[in-house]
Amino acid sequence: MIAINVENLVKKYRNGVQALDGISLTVGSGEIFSLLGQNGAGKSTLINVLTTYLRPTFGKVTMFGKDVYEEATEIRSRIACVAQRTSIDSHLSLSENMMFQSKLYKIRKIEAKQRMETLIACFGLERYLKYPVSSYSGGVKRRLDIALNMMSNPKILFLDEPTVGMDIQSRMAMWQMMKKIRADFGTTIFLTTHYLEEADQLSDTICIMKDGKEAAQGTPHALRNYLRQDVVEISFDSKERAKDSFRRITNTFGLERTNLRSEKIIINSPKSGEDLVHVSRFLLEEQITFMGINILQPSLDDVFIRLTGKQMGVS
Ligand SMILES: Nc1ncnc2c1ncn2[C@@H]1O[C@H](COP(=O)(O)OP(=O)(O)OP(=O)(O)O)[C@@H](O)[C@H]1O
Repeated sequence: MIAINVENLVKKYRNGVQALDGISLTVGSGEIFSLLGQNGAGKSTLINVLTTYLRPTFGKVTMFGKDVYEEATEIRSRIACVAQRTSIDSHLSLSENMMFQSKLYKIRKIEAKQRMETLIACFGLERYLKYPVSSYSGGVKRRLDIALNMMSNPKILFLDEPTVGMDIQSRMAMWQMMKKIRADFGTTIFLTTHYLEEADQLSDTICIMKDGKEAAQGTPHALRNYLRQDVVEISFDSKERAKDSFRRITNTFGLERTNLRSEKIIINSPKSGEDLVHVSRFLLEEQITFMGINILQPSLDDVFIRLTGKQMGVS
């Protein structure tokens, strides 16, 4: 099942900056999805648009099949977002914060207590229960904030750079927590990160974002292979024609290496020269009308190097 579907999303701020430039992506239900990109790639903007804080200039977002902006209230009740600045009240203890949160979500007291106990036990937070949240380190505070946001039992949890600035131990504790959330609650996790290693360790799917759009999306394994491959790109005159041709092309060339992106079909190809000939012949024989066919050499190596380089905040 698809949890989030983003189609051709554009966000232009009033100052003229186009932070999102037609990004499309798909997040499967129950997976950990990492959005990886350097400073200014548009990650926070995308999270703000997905969580309905910002309205897009153009494009469509559905969550569990529902239009996010038409059914914003319903969607808001099914998601939670832990932004870079913690939302937890530092003067209160974790249990006070959790009970307060449950009131906001109108959860009955008895259920709230049960939920709190489950979360505390699941994440091993017993020792952080009593004292004001301000008495703990930044890394612990962030984990408490996530536990707090799990009180409403969200179907999708958005985390904006959950481990930024943390030492390796805190980061590993956070990774552990995210894996537990997925395993024990089946929550879909959508996170943004600067750290390639983090995305690699945690994610079922990674989307590498560059200049407001996706540069590549796939499993960590597929992305590593993708780096060594060319791409055969077939352009069509409409999305509909691309969609129709996609079915016929995947029957012949396999689903694993074929992607549909708007009015284009992308075939990842270890032997792009040969594939170009095969695909062209197939299109002509099947009388499929297309606008053009090219071999592209994606500069993902460059993207990865930049992602792990100094500008990115080295892990
Ligand atoms: N409220 C705003 N008004 C105008 N421009 C903005 C606003 N917020 C972000 N931008 C611009 O949009 C672009 C994308 O910013 P965004 O914060 O989404 O990127 P990011 O990938 O999250 O970066 P970082 O990793 O530094 O947080 C940048 O050029 C930024 O300056």
